[in-house]
Amino acid sequence: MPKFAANLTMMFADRPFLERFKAAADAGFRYVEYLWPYDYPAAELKALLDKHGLKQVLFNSAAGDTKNGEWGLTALPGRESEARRDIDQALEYAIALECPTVHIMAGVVPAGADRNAYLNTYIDNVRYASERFRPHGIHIVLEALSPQVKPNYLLKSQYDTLAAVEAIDRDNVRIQFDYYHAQNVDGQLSAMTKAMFARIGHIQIASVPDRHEPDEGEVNYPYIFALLDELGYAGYIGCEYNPRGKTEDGLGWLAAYREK
Ligand SMILES: O=C(O)C(=O)[C@@H](O)CO
Ligand SMILES: [Mg+2]
Repeated sequence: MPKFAANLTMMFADRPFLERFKAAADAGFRYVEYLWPYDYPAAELKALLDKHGLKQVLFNSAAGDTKNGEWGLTALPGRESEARRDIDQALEYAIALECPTVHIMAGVVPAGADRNAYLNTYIDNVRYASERFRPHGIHIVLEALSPQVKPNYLLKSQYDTLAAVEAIDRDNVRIQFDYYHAQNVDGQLSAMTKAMFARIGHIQIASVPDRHEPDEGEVNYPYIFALLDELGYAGYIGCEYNPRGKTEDGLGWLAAYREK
């Protein structure tokens, strides 16, 4: 049975961030994820999780100067000390939040820049993260982002992510397989799921093309969920979608999967 996590960056977004924890719990979720925790003290977030009986299952390393187009510093040559500072900060939060997995954001490769230099920087910095996270039993995931969402991101295809995970070659570094991006770029979702399954550490879902509830559009999610069950996926599935309207009104798709 899939373990669905509410993505509190996108879901319940009609209320202030700190109120979304209660909303998720009231809607029946037991797991949550969101992009970044750093605007709040970790202890305040942990208290909210505990109060509402929730487990945090994923968040991201810091993205850098997003207003100026940054989307992660980990792959940026010359920015290694900032990237490692962000990795250390992510680890502190993961320990405090008892979060099992962190997405280490790569970054954007400027037009005309040498992609290999960015990839090599990413590999070195993620290996640093892997060593720092290992004693705490915390996993790292890497995610491909489709060009319609983040043009020129270092990892575009699921095959880019697989190649990076293989090059990094650390047992606590895996793929964050987001079916929305995977369908936008690669297609053949069930074949990729099977081929990459051993390397998948976290999953996210949304409809394609509109990034809404997973009950519309070109991806047959009931089929994907059954396949993941069949393969024995034991991780979490983040509901990283923009609800069509009020989040609660769009949760009909979840009824068949509610944990008893
Ligand atoms: O955009 C996505 O997809 C994500 O999972 C974000 O956390 C990273 O951009
Ligand atoms: Mg995603």
